[in-house]
Amino acid sequence: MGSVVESTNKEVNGSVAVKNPTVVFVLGGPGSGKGTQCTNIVQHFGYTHLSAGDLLRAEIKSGSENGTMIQNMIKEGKIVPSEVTIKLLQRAMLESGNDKFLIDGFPRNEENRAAFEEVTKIEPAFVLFFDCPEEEMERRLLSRNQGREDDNIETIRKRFKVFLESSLPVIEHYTAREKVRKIDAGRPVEEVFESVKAVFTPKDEKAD
Ligand SMILES: Nc1ncnc2c1ncn2[C@@H]1O[C@H](COP(=O)(O)OP(=O)(O)OP(=O)(O)O)[C@@H](O)[C@H]1O
Ligand SMILES: Nc1ccn([C@@H]2O[C@H](COP(=O)(O)O)[C@@H](O)[C@H]2O)c(=O)n1
Repeated sequence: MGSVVESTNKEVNGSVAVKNPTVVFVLGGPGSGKGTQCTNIVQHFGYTHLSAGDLLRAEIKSGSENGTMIQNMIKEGKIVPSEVTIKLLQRAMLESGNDKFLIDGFPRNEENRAAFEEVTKIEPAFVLFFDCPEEEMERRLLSRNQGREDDNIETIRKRFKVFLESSLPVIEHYTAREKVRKIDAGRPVEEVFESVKAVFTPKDEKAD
C-alpha cells in the first residue's frame, strides 16, 4: 500500500505529481553552503532534500543517454537544459513519498525558473538565499575534496560567472515578489544554521 502522499498524488501536464507540495528553493553561489545547510534543515524540519546537481551527477553515473551531455555541461559550469533537470526533480519528488521539499541549486537561470513553473504549476513557499563572498566560496570549493570534476579553479571561475549572469536574476525575480529570505552565509556553519532555523520556525513558536 502507498503512503498518504502517494495516494493523493495528482496529474499535471499528463504526468503524475505530488499534490500541493511545499517547495523551498535553496539558492546561492557555488560553495556558499547550500548542501551543508540542507542536511541540517532535513534533520530538524522533515523536508526531503533534492539537489539538482546531485541528481544530474547520478544521471551521468546511471549510464543514461543524456550522461555525456550532462558531464560536458558540468565540466564547463554550464546549465543543463531545463527539460532534463525538471524530469529528474519530478521523479525524485514522487519517489520520496514526502510533500515538503528543499530544491537545492534550482532554478539556476530564467529558463529553469519559467519551465518549472509552466510544467509543474508549483510556486515556491519561499527562496532561501545563501549570500557569501566569492573569495570565501572559492576557498571552500578548493578544499572540499569530494573528487568533483568541477571543483578546479578554471571551472570554479566559470561557475561564478554563470551565477552572477544567470542565477542572480532569478533571485531578483523572487526578491521583487518578496519571496527571498537572505542569509549571511560567510559565517561558521552553526551560526548560519541559527539564522536558517529562524526562517523555518513559525512566528508563534519563536521565543520572545
Ligand atoms: N559556513 C561554512 N563555513 C566553512 N565551510 C563551510 C561552510 N558551509 C559549508 N562549508 C564547506 O564548504 C564546502 C562547500 O559546501 P557545500 O557543498 O555545502 O556548498 P554548496 O553551496 O552546496 O556547493 P555547490 O553549489 O558547489 O554544490 C564543503 O566542503 C563544506 O563542508
Ligand atoms: N539547475 C541546475 C543545477 C546544476 N546544474 C549543473 O550541475 C553543476 C553542479 O551543480 P551544484 O549545484 O552541485 O554545484 C552546475 O555547475 C551545472 O553545471 C545545472 O545544469 N542545472
